[in-house]
Amino acid sequence: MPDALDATPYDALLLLSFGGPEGPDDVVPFLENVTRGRGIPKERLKEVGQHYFLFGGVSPINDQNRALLDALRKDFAEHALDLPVYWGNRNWAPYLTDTLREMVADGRRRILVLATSAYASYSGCRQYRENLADALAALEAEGLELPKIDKLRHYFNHPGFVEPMVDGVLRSLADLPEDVRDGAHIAFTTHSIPTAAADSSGPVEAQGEGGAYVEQHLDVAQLIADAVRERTGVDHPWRLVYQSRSGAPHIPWLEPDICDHLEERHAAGAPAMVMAPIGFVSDHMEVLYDLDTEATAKAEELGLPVRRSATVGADPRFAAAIRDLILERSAVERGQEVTPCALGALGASHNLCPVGCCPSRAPRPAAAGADSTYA
Ligand SMILES: CC1=C(CCC(=O)O)c2cc3nc(cc4[nH]c(cc5[nH]c(cc1n2)c(C)c5CCC(=O)O)c(CCC(=O)O)c4C)C(CCC(=O)O)=C3C
Ligand SMILES: [Fe+2]
Repeated sequence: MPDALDATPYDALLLLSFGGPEGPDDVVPFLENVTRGRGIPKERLKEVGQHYFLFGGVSPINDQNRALLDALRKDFAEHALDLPVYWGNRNWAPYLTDTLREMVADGRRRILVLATSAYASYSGCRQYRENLADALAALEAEGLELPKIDKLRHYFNHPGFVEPMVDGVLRSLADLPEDVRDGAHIAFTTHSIPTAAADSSGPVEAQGEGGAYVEQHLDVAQLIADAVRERTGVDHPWRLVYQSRSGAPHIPWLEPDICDHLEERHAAGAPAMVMAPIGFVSDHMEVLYDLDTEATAKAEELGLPVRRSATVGADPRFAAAIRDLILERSAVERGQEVTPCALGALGASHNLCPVGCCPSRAPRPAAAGADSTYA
């Protein structure tokens, strides 16, 4: 057995995710949870409901999180890291508040959170911190003693997140017909967000045109494109594009959309495309519908060969990266010097979201940051 690893002062890891429906009856209540107070047009909701019904009302995201939990527990056991792992969601069972209540009942006092979003943005970071504050408020109202909660830093540029995606792009290229393979263009995709949310993403000093959200995605795209060139000897043209736009049409969101981009690249003479969904941690509904169904149909209509590359999912390298991030953060909390592991031009992200990081339109309490209303 290896020497036991030390995650002191932490006594538990909490996987915090989006949640998704697990059957047709769940779809409407799930969408109501997601969109409560978020001003999404009714038409868009009907349409998104159809995406879920097309797959029997089941989002793959929950099973993917179960697989990630298994991978984390296996990795921790193999490396003698004695840290229990829990799971709670923003929008579907197991709900965050219920999980946190269970953790308190189990005596957990110092909780480290792993959110299934690798980048800075309101939706991917602060909104989860608001969910944590809401859950703490609920437990406080029940008279429970509150645990202290910290959130792991953004892992977009950790090698355990980037390398599985490099392999995915290489596999997609290899899967294209040989005569179009070397000429293929790569479309790195992520969730579109309102441009105002992008511009204010990340710490104050990163805010401005596109903010940390766009900057971080461009860093990852460049890393993958460089690694692919090193491994294949071919320089594939690439661009960061967007998918899954919602919201009212008059509000500007990040563009171009993947479908428009496929059309534009086809017209410009690209012989094939690889779509690499670097914005997502698993092949959930945004990937299955927006890329594998909608964008793939668009490419077929154009006669453009296209492949969609894999997200990290439960890749053992990703589980190992999370272990590495836990050990790094625990050491920091114990006052030790650490060299954080990160690829790319931006360096390791902050451990504690500073005041003003990814602000929300209507300020609300948030936990696990410098402006946390909780200890
Ligand atoms: C940045 C980002 C991520 C990536 C980071 C992260 O992973 O957190 C993400 C992930 C996800 N988004 C998901 C689903 C949905 N997102 C919606 C709506 C929205 N997403 C937004 C942003 C993001 N979303 C935004 C700005 C909105 C507009 C409304 C609002 O400001 O809140 C809606 C409402 C209908 C619609 O309009 O599409 C749904 C159903 C699922 C689950 C998929 C499954 O079930 O497998 C996942 C993983
Ligand atoms: Fe979303």
